[in-house]
Amino acid sequence: MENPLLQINHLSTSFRIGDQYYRAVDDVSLSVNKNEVLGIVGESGSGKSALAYSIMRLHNRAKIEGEILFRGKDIMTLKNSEMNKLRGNDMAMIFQDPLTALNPLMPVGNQIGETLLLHQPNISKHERKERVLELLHLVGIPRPNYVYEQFPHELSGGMRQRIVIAIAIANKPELLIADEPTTALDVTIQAQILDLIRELKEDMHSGVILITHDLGVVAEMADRVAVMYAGEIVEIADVVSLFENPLHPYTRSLLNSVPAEGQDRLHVIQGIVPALQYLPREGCRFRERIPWIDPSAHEEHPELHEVEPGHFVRCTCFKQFYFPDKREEAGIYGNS
Ligand SMILES: Nc1ncnc2c1ncn2[C@@H]1O[C@H](COP(=O)(O)OP(=O)(O)OP(=O)(O)O)[C@@H](O)[C@H]1O
Repeated sequence: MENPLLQINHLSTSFRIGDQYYRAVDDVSLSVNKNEVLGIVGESGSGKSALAYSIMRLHNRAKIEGEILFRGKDIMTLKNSEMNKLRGNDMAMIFQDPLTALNPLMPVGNQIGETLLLHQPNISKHERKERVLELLHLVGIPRPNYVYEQFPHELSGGMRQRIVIAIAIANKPELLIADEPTTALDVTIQAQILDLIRELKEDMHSGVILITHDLGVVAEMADRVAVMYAGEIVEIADVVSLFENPLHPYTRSLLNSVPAEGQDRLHVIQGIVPALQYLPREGCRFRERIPWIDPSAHEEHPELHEVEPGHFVRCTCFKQFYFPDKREEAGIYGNS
């Protein structure tokens, strides 16, 4: 079989808090193929962005361990200058917050032009401007000639996000990482941006990692989905299996948080992902959020188990998991 575009093996990313390092990404392995969208979902604090920044090697002070093979080559061993050549060219990222991703002092047209220049130093000034205008048009910016000269603060949030996307796709990256690309946008613009990402995948056969809170977006866009909790992948499967047969209690709870038509009450597991320094590191990390499940249901060292081809779930607790009924729930959470 052909090598995947991206293969991550046992990746861990640790941040220093006080005098200790804590793993925000803990022994993650996954792959992304060409022409594939891998969705990554999970609550705030589950390690999605830390994973994305690690793949791009954009963490300055974090400790990163493991292998990141891009087209078969371990980019962890590349010099910074080699990594700079890859970034923005073969692999690019759409950041969550367009304001921090853009230079406030430079007209947006020049910022897109700079990305082109960096990786295609031989194109003429005229060609470059033409290509920038084409990109502005492609990301749905009206009056590209006018916007070309504008500064980021003169544009709306949606327009800025489109500029960030134009920069990311300027050099037709083989791997695109989109970290919550549409969270701040209204529904119509969101749909247009997702269409753009889909076109990029279809036209250029790029591999895409799409990080999002929005399960609707995942259902629509992703080919496969990885669910992250407390730095670990707890379930990974193709999108149909994940939505039709979610197994891990966390995945089931996430899916329940999306109201379905005609449903009057949703079972959602309460609580949040604990802060990094308080994450449980032994046994099943989710066990504290499902205290009604017998402790013997959990594995001592939870592994990812392949339950059907390509569908992996961590820990054995999913086998005994159920959502408590109202009476039992009142006993667990109180009558609030
Ligand atoms: N630079 C840092 N220094 C210390 N801790 C960090 C740093 N960056 C992230 N963390 C911590 O690592 C954990 C994972 O954070 P991360 O931003 O990856 O989560 P996330 O799933 O992307 O959340 P969100 O959806 O809110 O972006 C969190 O506990 C976060 O506080």
